[in-house]
Parts: sequence; C-alpha cells; structure tokens
Amino acid sequence: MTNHESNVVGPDVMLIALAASIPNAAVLGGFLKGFNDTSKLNNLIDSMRASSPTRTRSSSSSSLANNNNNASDNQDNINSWMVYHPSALNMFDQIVYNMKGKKIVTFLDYDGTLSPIVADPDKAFMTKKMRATLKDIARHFPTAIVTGRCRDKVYSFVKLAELYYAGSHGMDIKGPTKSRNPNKGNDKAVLCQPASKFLPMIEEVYKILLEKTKSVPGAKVENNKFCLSVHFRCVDEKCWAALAEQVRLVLNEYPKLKLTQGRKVLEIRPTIKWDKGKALEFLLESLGYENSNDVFPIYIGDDRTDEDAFKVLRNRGQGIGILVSRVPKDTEASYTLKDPVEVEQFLRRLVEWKRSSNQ
Ligand SMILES: O=P(O)(O)OC[C@H]1O[C@H](O[C@H]2O[C@H](CO)[C@@H](O)[C@H](O)[C@H]2O)[C@H](O)[C@@H](O)[C@@H]1O
Repeated sequence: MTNHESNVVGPDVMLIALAASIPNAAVLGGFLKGFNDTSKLNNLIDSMRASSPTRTRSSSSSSLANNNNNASDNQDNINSWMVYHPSALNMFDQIVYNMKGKKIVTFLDYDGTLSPIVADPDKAFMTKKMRATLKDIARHFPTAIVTGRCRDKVYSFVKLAELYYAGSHGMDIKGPTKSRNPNKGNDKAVLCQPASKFLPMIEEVYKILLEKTKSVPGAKVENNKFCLSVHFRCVDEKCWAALAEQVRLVLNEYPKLKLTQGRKVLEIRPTIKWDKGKALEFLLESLGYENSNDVFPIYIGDDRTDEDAFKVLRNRGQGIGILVSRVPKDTEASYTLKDPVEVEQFLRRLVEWKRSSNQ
C-alpha cells in the first residue's frame, strides 16, 4: 500500500496514529482497543510522522555516534531515492526535449510549493519573485493553482486574474477572469463545484469544531469553503491526542464527511469521489485536451493530496509530476524539487526556454 492509499482514513484510525505518539501506556491502550491490524497501524503512525518533516529520524537518539550513523543512513536513503526521483532542475534539458511540440499546461499547488511552510496559515505569502515568475508562466501556458485552501483565500495571496484556481482540494474551480492573451479575449469561463450540497454541513461542522477545539492551545480551524483544516503545527505533541479526540467526536455525527491528512493538518472533506486528480482531469478537458496526445501537463506539489494528481498523470502517460520535498517520500511523481526557491527557478527556466525556442 502506498502512502497515498493510506491517506484517506476514518477518524478512529487517525486517532490511533495520534495516540501512538504519546508516551502514556494507559491512554494509548484505551485508544488501541479494538484495533488489531498492526501493519495498518504502523502505516498510519509513519504517515503521521511524515507530516512532521522537521523531525529527523535521529532526533530520539541520545548518542552522538548513533546520530552520525543515522545521518549517514539518511543521506544514503536520500541518494538512492534521488536516483528514482531526480531533480527537475538537473533534468531540465531532458524534460524540455520530451515536451517539444506539445502544449504545456502547468498545475501548481500553493502551500509548500509556491510559498514556504510557515506557522501561521494566514501569513503564507509568496515572494515577489515567485509572483513575477508565475505571471510570466501564465503568459505562455494555461496555468492553474490547485490547492486545499479556499479559492478566495488563495486568490488573495496570488492575485493573478489570468490563472485558473481550483480551491478546496479541487472542489471549487474557476477559470481566469482576465485573458492570458489580451488579443484573444477571455479564456473560457469555467466553474465547477461538485460538493456544493455539502456547504451547509461544512459551515455547521466549522462552527462546532471552532468551539470544541478552543480548549487545545495552538489548534486552529480554517474554513476552506468545501472542506476544513484543523491545524496542529502549533499544538504541543502531548495535546495531539486530545485534539484528535475532539475531531473524532464531531465527525462521528457526520458520516458523510471524511478525514485526510496534510502537513501537520487534519483535513475534513465530503466523501465524494473528487480530489486534485479529478480537478486536473476536469481542467484538461475544459482546455480541450481530454483526448489529446499533444498536451504536456506539469503538476508541481508537495503534499499527499497532490499524489492524486501525480497518479492521474502517470496513468495517462502524459506530462510529469514534480514532488517538492527534501526528504524521501513514497510518491507517484517522477521528479523532485527541494523547496519553493527551486520551484521558482524551474518555472523561470521554463519561461526562458519558451521565449528562446519559439515553441
Ligand atoms: O493544497 P495546499 O495548497 O498545499 O494546501 C494544503 C493546506 O495548506 C495550508 O496549510 C499548510 O500550510 C500552512 C502555511 O504554511 C502551515 O501552517 C500548515 O501547517 C500546513 O498544513 C492551509 O492552511 C490548509 O488549509 C491547506 O489545506
């Protein structure tokens, strides 16, 4: 099972992963009651830890020698992982060779891809440089931001009307409000909201979660319109289980909602079959590339939710997925970039290649 497959979890199982991170046997025993699939449990614990990339494997070791060994093991892991997922910057010439003559479409995740991960989700700004590069990218290629965020919120960060925006993990898609090419008039007006009937339920759960998580210091509930985020980045690890318990109790009353996990965030969303991969397919179709062999989609993202889109590209045998990560992760992406700085460099090279190659 890939990390992606273990991504969508029921609240109870999630709680077990959280509970396993606290060193209290009695509490842990209580949480584990009734759970007997050890490998599933281990997957979930791994998945929980993987959402905390600042922690290295050596952090619990007290001996310096162990730390050194672990550091060199980690480096070996990174090196062998990079053989299968090489840097998109190092492989740039090969990538452009493969996309020659094709219509490029770029799909970009926001947090951790265009903006660095920061403690306060309301302050996840892009650099001016990134914005200028994005503007140039959109001038040359149809470009979409595909994010777990509320569409309006991400627009308030990006502020480029010539892009497509797929907010709420792709459940809220809107086309550009300004043409990418002033001589050609407006791009096709696109709107897709497959989870609209869940809006009142999401609102209701948002209010309840706000109230219920008040008692957990550092917890933050974010309303992303068709889905919700419960952030635990600023919550003391000892309180993760308590927070998860609150979320679980609330979600028990809403079987039509499911829980997924991002980077130090629990995400609550409708149980519809829609994700960033579906959003990518919808956008390609809207752009007229449903059955085209001529299209070359590039999807760049850092999160598990981006795996749905990487998988779609892999299955279509088209374009490339680029994972933004410094550490080895189970991924369907073909290439990697380390951080948003490298993402900007890659996008800039794409713009320069396009300008110089008359493609
Ligand atoms: O699909 P994305 O664009 O990657 O959005 C996923 C979530 O991103 C945001 O949370 C993450 O970034 C925050 C700011 O850097 C960080 O504080 C948090 O720990 C991360 O999980 C956003 O706030 C969430 O609503 C999105 O679901």
